[in-house]
Formats: sequence, structure tokens, C-alpha cells
Amino acid sequence: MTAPESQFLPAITHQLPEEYTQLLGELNREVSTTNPEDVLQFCANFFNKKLEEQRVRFMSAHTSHPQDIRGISPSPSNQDHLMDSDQDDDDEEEEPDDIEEDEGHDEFPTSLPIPLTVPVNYNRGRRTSVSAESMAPTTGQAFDKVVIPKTSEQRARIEASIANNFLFKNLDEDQYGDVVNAMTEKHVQNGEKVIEQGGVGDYFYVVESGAFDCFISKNGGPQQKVTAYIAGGSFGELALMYNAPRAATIQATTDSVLWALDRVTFRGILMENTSRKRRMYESFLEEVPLLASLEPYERHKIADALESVYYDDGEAVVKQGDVGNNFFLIESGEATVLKQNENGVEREVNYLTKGGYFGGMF
Ligand SMILES: Nc1ncnc2c1ncn2[C@@H]1O[C@@H]2COP(=O)(O)O[C@H]2[C@H]1O
Repeated sequence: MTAPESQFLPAITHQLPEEYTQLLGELNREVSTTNPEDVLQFCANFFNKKLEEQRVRFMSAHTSHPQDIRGISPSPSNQDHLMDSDQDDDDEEEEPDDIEEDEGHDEFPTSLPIPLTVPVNYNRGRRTSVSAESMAPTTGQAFDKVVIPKTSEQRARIEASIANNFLFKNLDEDQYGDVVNAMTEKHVQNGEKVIEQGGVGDYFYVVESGAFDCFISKNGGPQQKVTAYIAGGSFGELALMYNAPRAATIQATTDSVLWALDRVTFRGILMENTSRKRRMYESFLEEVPLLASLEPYERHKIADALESVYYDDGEAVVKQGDVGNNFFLIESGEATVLKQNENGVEREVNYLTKGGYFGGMF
């Protein structure tokens, strides 16, 4: 019988950095007291937590007002910062070929796709990706398609669950089929945590039935509820998009059913469109007075729902008496609001420019 690998560890301890042996000692103690079901995930969470703590220590030592740093759009350059915040570290890891070096940028990014209080996966300027994937979307690149066999009844349930979810709009037939093929059913009990803040991103989830609360703990403080999800909602995209630790904890508030999409399929099919829209509308949405009080992540969700529509000068966007299904924000251009009185005489009652809105319930 082969001896377990751990049996050889003491023999090489003298070559190992002290910090490493201390960390492993701590990890061993936590594993033996917790006895986790998923050991790999537990270890990944342990190291992510350590990185987060180290980063918070570093940030408080190097920035006077870390809370002033705002989230911005996940543009490719910002994504690069997120991954490539490397400096002249002598302990730098091997880089995947497809991640470009960005020499001359600041030691720390001044812009993040999510609020700074959310743990992001970099520390001390060291690259700490949770996987070797490039930040570039994998759309268009070949990837091994995941096919989880399922009944037509299951397929119908997936289709109903994603029917009104904006992230699944604009998929062509093949992409739609690939997404449905790759999804896997997950039953969750009331109180179960599907995602834990700081954990490693493995799946993106769509809610078929049930309900979930989403909590964020800032700087190790108490968890605060930031949003909730019901049927048709989805969560868990950020860690997959940015190779970052989970930004929030998601807990079932009743027995629920989820459809989970693996990270490779998510990145290969859904990520490109999602990050493009969030990037495209971010700065515009920041300038809309109606949305000024929203958190960056809430603006991302609005961006998911937006579609640009072009109108010629003089063309009617909506007509008086029409049933209103859409809410409009003026991205560029101007519009007049005309109203007919009971005699059929039309007069201008409002004039709207960029950032103005109409339609829907307004
Ligand atoms: N305010 C928020 N900030 C970050 N993530 C949020 C927020 N509200 C909801 N979430 C979701 O919570 C998820 C936790 O896992 P992810 O970071 O992968 O993706 C996150 C988002 O889908």
C-alpha cells in the first residue's frame, strides 16, 4: 500500500517558507475541526479568505479613504487590472500565455467592476486568479460542450425559468441549445447557502422555484441583506466573469429548485453579451439622475435589461392611447412629449434630452 502523501511532508519542511507551513497548519486544524464535505472547496475558501484579509490590511495601510473608490464598468482594461495587478513581485506565479502584461499601471486599480467592499481576487499587487482562464470572454473559442442528459419535462422547466431572464435574450438557436444542455438541476433546502461570499465561483444559477436572500458582509462586518431572488431570477455571474471570489452569500429562504450552469459554458456563451452590455451602458446610466442613488451592481442589472433602439427624427416612439410595455431612457438625442386634448388638438407638454425617461409606469 502506498503511504499517504502527507506522510512525506515533514521530511521537506525545512525547504518550505515559514508562512506556508503556518498556513497549512492552520488549514489542517480548520479541516479537522470542521470536517467539510467538499474538502477542495473548503481549502479554496480558506485561501481566498486569507487573501481577502491580507488585501484589506494592505488597503488600510495604503489608502486613506478606501471607501471612496467607486465601482465602474467591467471594461476589458478594468478586467485586466483585476487580474493583472502584478508588480515586481519576486514570488510571481507563472502566467497563462493569453493574459497580457500591463506594465506601467498603478499598484492598485482605482476602478473595480464591483464596490471595493466586495472581496476581489487580487492582493498585494499579486496575481491570484482562481483559474488559469483569461479574462477575455471565451465566446467563439472552442470549448468542450457540457451535455447533461435530461428529460423533455426538465427541458421545458429550464425554458420556462429562463424565458424572462435578460441574460438569455439574444442567444442564437445553437447557443440556446448548448446552454439548456449544460444546465444541471439542483434542489436546495430552506436555509441552505448556495453561494458563500469569498468562495470560488463554480456555477451561475437560475431560480426555477423558491426564494433566496442575498447578503453582503463589508470588511468582515455583519451580513446585510442586499436583494432577494424568486423564480426567473439569476445570480452568481460575477465570480465567473471576473475570476473573483464570490461577492455575496446566497441563502434559500424556502425549499427551492435551481438550474446551474458551469463556468466554462457561462463564459463561453453568456459572458460576452452580459459584459458588453454592462460596459456599454455603465457610464450612461451613471449620469441618469433617476438612477443616481443606485449601487453600481444595481445599475449593472439595469444594463442587462436595456436594448438600444434607434428612431429617426420625427418618428413616434410611443403614441397616446397605446398600451405601455416599455420604459424608455434617452441615451442620445431629444424628444418632445405631445398630448392631445379632448378636441384632438395636440400640444407639447414636455421636452426630454439625454437621461430623460418616459413610458412604463411613468
Ligand atoms: N450588490 C451586489 N454586489 C455583488 N453581487 C451581488 C449583489 N447583489 C446580488 N449579487 C449577486 O450575488 C452573487 C454572489 O456570487 P457572485 O459574486 O458570483 O455573483 C453575485 C451576484 O450575482
